[in-house]
Amino acid sequence: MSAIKIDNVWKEYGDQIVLENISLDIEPRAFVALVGPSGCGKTTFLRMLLGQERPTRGSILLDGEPLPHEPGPDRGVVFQRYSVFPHLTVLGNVLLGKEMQGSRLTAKLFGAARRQAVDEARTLIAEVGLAGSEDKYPAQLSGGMQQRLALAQALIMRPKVLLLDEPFGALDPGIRAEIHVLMKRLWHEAPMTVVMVTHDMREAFTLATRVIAFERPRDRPEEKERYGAIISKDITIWPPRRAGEASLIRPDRDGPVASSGKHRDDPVNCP
Ligand SMILES: Nc1ncnc2c1ncn2[C@@H]1O[C@H](COP(=O)(O)OP(=O)(O)OP(=O)(O)O)[C@@H](O)[C@H]1O
Repeated sequence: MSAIKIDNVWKEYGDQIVLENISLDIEPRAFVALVGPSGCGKTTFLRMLLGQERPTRGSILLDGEPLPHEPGPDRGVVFQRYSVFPHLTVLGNVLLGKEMQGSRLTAKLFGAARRQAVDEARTLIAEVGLAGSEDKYPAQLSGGMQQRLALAQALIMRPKVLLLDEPFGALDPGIRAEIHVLMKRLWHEAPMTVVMVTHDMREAFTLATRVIAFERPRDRPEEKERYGAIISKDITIWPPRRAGEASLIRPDRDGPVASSGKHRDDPVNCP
């Protein structure tokens, strides 16, 4: 399960109302894309789901339980940049979550626990198309490879919810199309709900099961601080996409996809 229930949530910073009375039920395994004009509160909303921010009023439930007030392993996150640690190798970055979970003090695993975590990390690294790059540092990877690494780093903790804040926004269109195929595959395979902020409508409609638009209906300068953004559109994609299932109507479009094992941003293509 990974259902999210957002109930009458308001977010204010001082006198500024950012989000106004947002209510939303997100079903388990949904892939929700959040779109809307710059500054309307998309990232703020995502940070509340992550536990980095608390609603001023209202509640957020994950599987019926109040969301913890701090980030936890049940919620993974990938940002547009800086999700991975530059001083750790690819393997080190993917292992980090497990190591922190094993020992918050030393962030180290030993013996069988370490071997198992390394095996799991290597499998995930291969799944995101980075096999062979385990010992490289992020600076030695292309932008697309770094985002693949960020996905692996988030997924090793098997999050119930994966939060994506414009994760592919800085990538070239060709690389972005390839990482979309990967993202779809990961969503089909891992039992998680995805919430993604994007400015790219094509990306929203390519990946999501549901597209939610935030908008501030009253946006005159004198009203700006007194009214927040609301949900102005809530669109379920048709034909429907369901995690783990091929679309009956457009099997070519959706459905679980096998990895080609080869990616445009593989190291061999990097100058
Ligand atoms: N920690 C904070 N303190 C005060 N104001 C904040 C804080 N975080 C966000 N805001 C304000 O909340 C509003 C919404 O910001 P947010 O980053 O959520 O918008 P966004 O829709 O994600 O924008 P963009 O699409 O440009 O990334 C902005 O006016 C911003 O200045």
